[in-house]
Amino acid sequence: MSCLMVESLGAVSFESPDQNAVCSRTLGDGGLKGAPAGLQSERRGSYPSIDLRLLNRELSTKRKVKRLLSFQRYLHAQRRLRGPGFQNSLHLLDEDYQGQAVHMLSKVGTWSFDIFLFDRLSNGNSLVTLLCHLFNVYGLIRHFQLDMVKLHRFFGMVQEDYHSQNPYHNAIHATDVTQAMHCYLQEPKIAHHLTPLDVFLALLAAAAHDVDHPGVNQSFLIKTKHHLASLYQNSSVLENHHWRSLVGMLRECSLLSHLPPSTLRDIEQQLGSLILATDISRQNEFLGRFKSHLDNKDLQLEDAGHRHFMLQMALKCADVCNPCRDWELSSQWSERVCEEFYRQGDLERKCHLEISPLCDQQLETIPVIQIGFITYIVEPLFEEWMRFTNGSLLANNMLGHLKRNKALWRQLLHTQHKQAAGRATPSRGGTGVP
Ligand SMILES: Nc1ncnc2c1ncn2[C@@H]1O[C@@H]2COP(=O)(O)O[C@H]2[C@H]1O
Repeated sequence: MSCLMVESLGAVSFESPDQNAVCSRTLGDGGLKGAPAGLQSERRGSYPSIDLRLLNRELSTKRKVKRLLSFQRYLHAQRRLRGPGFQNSLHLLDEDYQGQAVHMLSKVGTWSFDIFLFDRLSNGNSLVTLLCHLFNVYGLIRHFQLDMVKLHRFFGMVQEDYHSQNPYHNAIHATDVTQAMHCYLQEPKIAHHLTPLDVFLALLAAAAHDVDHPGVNQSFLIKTKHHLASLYQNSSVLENHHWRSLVGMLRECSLLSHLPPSTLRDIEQQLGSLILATDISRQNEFLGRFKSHLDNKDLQLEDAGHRHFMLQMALKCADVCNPCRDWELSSQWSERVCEEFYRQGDLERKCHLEISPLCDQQLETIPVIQIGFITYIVEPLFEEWMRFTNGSLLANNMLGHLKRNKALWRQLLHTQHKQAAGRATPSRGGTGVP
């Protein structure tokens, strides 16, 4: 489709100064305003200061960069400047691989969808590929009169602003959460109540809920006095940053600039409320509300407020659903998330900071972390989700995987204990003295 044709699909748009501001993506980063001149280009990246030093050194040699870059986009630019390498050689296979990725999309509503394979087949573009597909399938482009060029640019920005070097909080996680959200939107209990706006918000929030995640948690940002921590007053620091980054990207692309300002404000607020609900420290608050609605049987999905709450719960479930996937997928997520914890722990050790819970590789094993996470976070949430869906097929499937995976982690833990005990016991007859 030519650009002209694509442009003509969009509705007439108007530009207001504040929507149009390129620097709108700095919404979350006012804390750097007073920083010395050489520091200004890092204003979006939330990466810990230890890496920002590297960024500054490199940026001082790239005076021609026109737009302020996030940490992620800067790395991409670097890759392009380095010339063809292994990554680029994969483009030769684009058509073949893309064809298979498109084929996979016919099964995108199934719970066993292999997101890692999909990411490889789409050449690392799984988030953009999935979003384009879902926006089409749900008729959102037509409904909201979206400009395809702006939309594609926006999806690309979201995907690029995930840090590919994070083992867990990267664009594949965002794709995984978006795919899970798509599955939940198909739940019979929910599906026929949803408006196009609900679907639009749910997919966007899922896709961007961890955008520009630095690969360390809030407590790390607080103890290293990161500017984002002071900006958001140590409260839902990362979630606020994900939300404000998303709003910045929406404004920068002027994707929704043709909508009335009040609608736009409402969309931005609802996206915030959805993304902020993923703060895991608010788990009990949300679970308590969910339980009491279910006990009182008072959730009315015709009511917009109730639907919004249900979307918050759906996003929370999607965010932590990895232990509910088939073992082959689930165990990969477990390894990735623990690797990210351990990296933070190593960084803390190196900086002589107190090592955060779960982050000490010498103390915490993957099976122990997984059993704890399943028992205290995932099981209680998905048991309520099961109740909410009236025991749907999908909910049963997810809880089935969850129980099996927990049993497998227990088995692995048991094996590890036996091996450790074997190593600790001196061999019979040996004194251990040479
Ligand atoms: N498999 C897992 N094991 C342990 N923790 C997890 C797992 N999956 C998700 N999490 C945690 O759940 C949190 C959800 O919010 P965050 O994305 O901030 O960070 C996530 C991780 O800390």
